[in-house]
Amino acid sequence: MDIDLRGLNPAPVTPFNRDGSVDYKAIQRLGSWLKSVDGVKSLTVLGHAGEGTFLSEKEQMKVIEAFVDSVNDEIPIIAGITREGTEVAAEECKNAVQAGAKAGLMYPSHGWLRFGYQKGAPQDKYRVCYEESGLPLILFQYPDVTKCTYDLETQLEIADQPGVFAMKNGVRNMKRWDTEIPVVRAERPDLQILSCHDEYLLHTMFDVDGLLVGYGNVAPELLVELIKAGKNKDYPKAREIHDKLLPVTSTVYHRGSHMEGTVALKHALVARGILEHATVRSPLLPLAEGADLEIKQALQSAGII
Ligand SMILES: N[C@@H](CC=O)C(=O)O
Repeated sequence: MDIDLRGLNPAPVTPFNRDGSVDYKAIQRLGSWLKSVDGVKSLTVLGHAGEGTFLSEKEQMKVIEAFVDSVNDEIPIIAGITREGTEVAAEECKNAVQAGAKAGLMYPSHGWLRFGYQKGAPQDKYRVCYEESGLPLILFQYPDVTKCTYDLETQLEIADQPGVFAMKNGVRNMKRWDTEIPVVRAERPDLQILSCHDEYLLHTMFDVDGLLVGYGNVAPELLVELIKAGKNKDYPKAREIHDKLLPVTSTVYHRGSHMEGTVALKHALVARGILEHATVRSPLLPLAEGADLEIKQALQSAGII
């Protein structure tokens, strides 16, 4: 498997027209701009930032196709795979392949968030989806506070399966991060490890191959620098970039809920001149009045615009 995600992997938003339909022209602008940033290795569409579960199946496929076109199929488009049941998720993987995706980011089944999972069930879901579709898959590690976070044994077993080549880790428990990442590295040396701790990336930057983040929509240039600093084990440089980005991180990700981050990303893309407006789909709601200005000022203070 030769998909190289060792760098920045933004998870683009899905732009909408004011009437709520998908804005394919804006996808072209967003995808081609992100691809033009040196260090961007792939785009993960239909994730949380991409409001993927708010789209119909037909729209999901068209969005994948549109992002593939936007990058001239020159970097991989990765599709969020969010369906709950294994067979329907395998169908979703096949759709993604048909639409041109080169890999899938497989979400845990929604019910596991509340009830947990039976031992072996995540492994089975990854196995069947890959066997039936041939779509290479990324292990998605959810936060420790959820019941669908994967224990170390489950991570290692999923990572050992054919087709699984990378992990997007958002465990948000630094004790687990510091103790589990070295074991995963040692036991699965080929697995590409990506952080997605958008709201406090700094701690994780010295252990990863790259980032798979919604944040990549709005500050790709500085995040590429942050990845480089982390790989060089250059803490002062990484800290400097972190501090520069902090106003942006705060106005986008230190909000009442991580979901609001998606709306904030769209405002930031308006401020960067990529989107014309920040229309989202329900159940996302507009941010409070003035948020757009705060986000614009944060981007200015970071020297991004
Ligand atoms: N960065 C978030 C949202 C992305 O999917 C995460 O940690 O999962």
